[in-house]
Amino acid sequence: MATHNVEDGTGGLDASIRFAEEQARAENVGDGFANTIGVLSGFSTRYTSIADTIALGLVMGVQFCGGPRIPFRGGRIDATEPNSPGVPEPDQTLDSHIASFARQGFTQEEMIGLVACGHTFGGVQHDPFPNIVHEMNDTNNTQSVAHFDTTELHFDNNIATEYISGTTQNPLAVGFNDTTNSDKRIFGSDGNVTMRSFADSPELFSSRCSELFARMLDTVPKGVQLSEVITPLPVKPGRIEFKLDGDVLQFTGNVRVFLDLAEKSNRIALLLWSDHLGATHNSTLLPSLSSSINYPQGTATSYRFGGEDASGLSLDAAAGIVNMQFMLDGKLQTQQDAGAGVDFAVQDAVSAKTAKVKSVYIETETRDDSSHIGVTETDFFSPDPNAAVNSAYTIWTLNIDGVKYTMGKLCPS
Ligand code: HEM
Repeated sequence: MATHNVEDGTGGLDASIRFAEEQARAENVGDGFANTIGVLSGFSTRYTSIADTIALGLVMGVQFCGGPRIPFRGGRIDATEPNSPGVPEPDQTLDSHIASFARQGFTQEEMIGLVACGHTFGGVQHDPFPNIVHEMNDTNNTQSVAHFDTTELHFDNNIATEYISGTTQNPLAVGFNDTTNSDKRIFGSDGNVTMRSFADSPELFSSRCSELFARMLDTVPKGVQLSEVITPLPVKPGRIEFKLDGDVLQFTGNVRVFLDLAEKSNRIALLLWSDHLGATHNSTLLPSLSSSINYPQGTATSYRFGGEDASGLSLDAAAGIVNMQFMLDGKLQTQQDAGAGVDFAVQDAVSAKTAKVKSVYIETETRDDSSHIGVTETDFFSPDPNAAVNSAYTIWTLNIDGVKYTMGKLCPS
């Protein structure tokens, strides 16, 4: 956000910080950005930008640390080159900080809020800021980090209560070097009105931070169209795979159920599916093949399809599968509102329409030096005419760089 200019619409949250040239600037000193990009960029895909991943990282991080829900929109586009400099530094004057936030589209009161919300976490490290934090020689704090408040891993209004009560140890408020006490200058710039309101009300602090964080994440370059607010699907299938074993189609995958319900150990989960011949089937999803993760919003339980022996569900290969739905404790769970009856389409063929497969292609994702994803396609024509023919599937095998890939296409009945 710090690189944004409301006048000309340049800069903003576009992952330009991933470029070494930007990280090398004095305003971005330290290893924090490289560490963050290193962790988050791996979650980006060809469909989701690194910038969206950074935004989602903040949304998840704040919530996991006990903070508020932050509305998330998608659609950020990764910059192809570094942005203009503009990250505020602690030795700058109050006037230059006010001007910097105004350039990014934020008022003075919003600046106070943003700095307080950000500095409820973490602190200042000695290595990049030796003129702010002394070496601590503490085996419990090997990086010599002076924290902004006493609960540096937790989202709470202690950044404000400790500042107002005069007990704060914030290195940017009561640091030994007054030139770099930027939090002191910023927090006090409205006579402490904003900070006092935060200290008086954890609820106000939380709701204000949610709004300000959302605006920070949505500060994007001109022309980028963000989506409506995105919320997690309550039910989401994944890792769907088919393997042909003689006349049997092994169907593996899982479904992640994310509900604001208290976890029930004896929940009955059912997978329902329809085949190409119009018949419907069901199979109980075994509790022994499920695992749960607790999120701030509730529990996400993932069920794997198939048997205890890691095999998949055995389907009749000639009938295949067209779509599936899931039922929990007798209630249909679908893509949108529970019970709305929208099922999940399943493609069980390499090529759905033509009887003869002329070519297949394999897509490979590659990342460039700045972690950006590109996609290359390799075409494979004319399947081997001597390949074994199954009654339900046409099968052929490819060898690419020594790795064997087996392809299959459902024959029309
Ligand atoms: C005038 C504005 C600001 C100044 C001068 C400033 C300065 C700093 C400095 C010097 C550090 C220490 C970095 C390090 O040791 O590597 C820091 C850390 C941090 N800042 Fe700010 N900051 C400002 C605004 C913000 C804003 C708006 C946010 C977010 C909304 C934010 C979030 C953070 C966080 C989370 C850390 C902790 C990083 C960690 O512990 O790894 N800051 N800030």
